[in-house]
Amino acid sequence: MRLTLRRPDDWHLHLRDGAMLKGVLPETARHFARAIIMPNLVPPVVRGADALGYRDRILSALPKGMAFTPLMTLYLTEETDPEDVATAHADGLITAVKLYPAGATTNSASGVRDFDKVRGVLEKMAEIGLPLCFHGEVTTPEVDIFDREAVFIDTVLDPLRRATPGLRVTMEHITTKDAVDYVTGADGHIGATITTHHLMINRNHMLVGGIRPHYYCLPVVKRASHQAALRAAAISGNPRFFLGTDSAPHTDDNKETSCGCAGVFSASNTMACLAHVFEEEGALDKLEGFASLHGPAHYGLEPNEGTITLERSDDPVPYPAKIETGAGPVTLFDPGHPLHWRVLD
Ligand SMILES: NC(=O)N[C@@H](CC(=O)O)C(=O)O
Repeated sequence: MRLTLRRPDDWHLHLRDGAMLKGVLPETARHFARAIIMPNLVPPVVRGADALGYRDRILSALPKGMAFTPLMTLYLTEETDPEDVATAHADGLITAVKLYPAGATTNSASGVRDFDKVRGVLEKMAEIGLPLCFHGEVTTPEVDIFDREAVFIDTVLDPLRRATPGLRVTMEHITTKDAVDYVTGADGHIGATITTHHLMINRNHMLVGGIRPHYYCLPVVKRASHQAALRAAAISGNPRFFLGTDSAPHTDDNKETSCGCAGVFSASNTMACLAHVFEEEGALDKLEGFASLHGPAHYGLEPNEGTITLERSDDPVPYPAKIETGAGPVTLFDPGHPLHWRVLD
């Protein structure tokens, strides 16, 4: 069986920098035409000039003969200058601004603590139509890690959207039924990305029979009923839901340790995994919307002209357990069962 789709995009991607960037970029560029590039480097991509430099480094790391467009973002801090953001947007340099609550995830120490301090930037973004992407978890120590997304929606997201009418928002890597319900029912311009791994695993996969560090990511995978809600949203055809892999490479020594990093690397086999999920759900006809059409519509861009073709074989398709990068080996997301799909070259 073969399935041809418009070439997909990845609306949430971590490429890192240096040797890691060189190692992981081809894995994404092989299948995806564009990706929203997360700015959580050390130091973060804060100003327009930083985004320009990072974009150049990404384009120089791209192997000859591969086409790929990085869609850059700025990392919102309490010191971000609304005019710098507006200029970067007017120059066509950035596609969105990313909000990390301080301390929420990998390299988020420079994120936002006091949301009043970023009010000016958010108002400017609403005025110029520049979308805000955000990591939707509170960092309050008293709030259980499994509840942090739902609490964020009630205590931060909803008030923030009411205070800034017209702000276009993308709730990144949603993990709960609460988020699915909020995004489905909200007024105004709102979208949500869903990762490949959150469609395929729940917290039992991570914790039963031993702890699997390569399934640890943030927001952390939740119980099976939330996974089911994410699957239902992904196959619903609702254009507010689209693919953001949140492929987030860390070297194995940083994952397999007593305090391992959060992040799942899934760039290489994401399309095969998604075909598996959508086939399992009897919804292969909805895959193109999720992976290739809804994202561009949300960001006001045209879908890609090109296509990719996925092929299903009776025999399992082998995928490598890890990829080697100049920074060290990076384990590839293991869905826990054979995959029968491959992307044809
Ligand atoms: N998803 C993750 O678990 N990690 C991401 C950061 C993020 O998107 O939260 C990373 O940069 O490693």
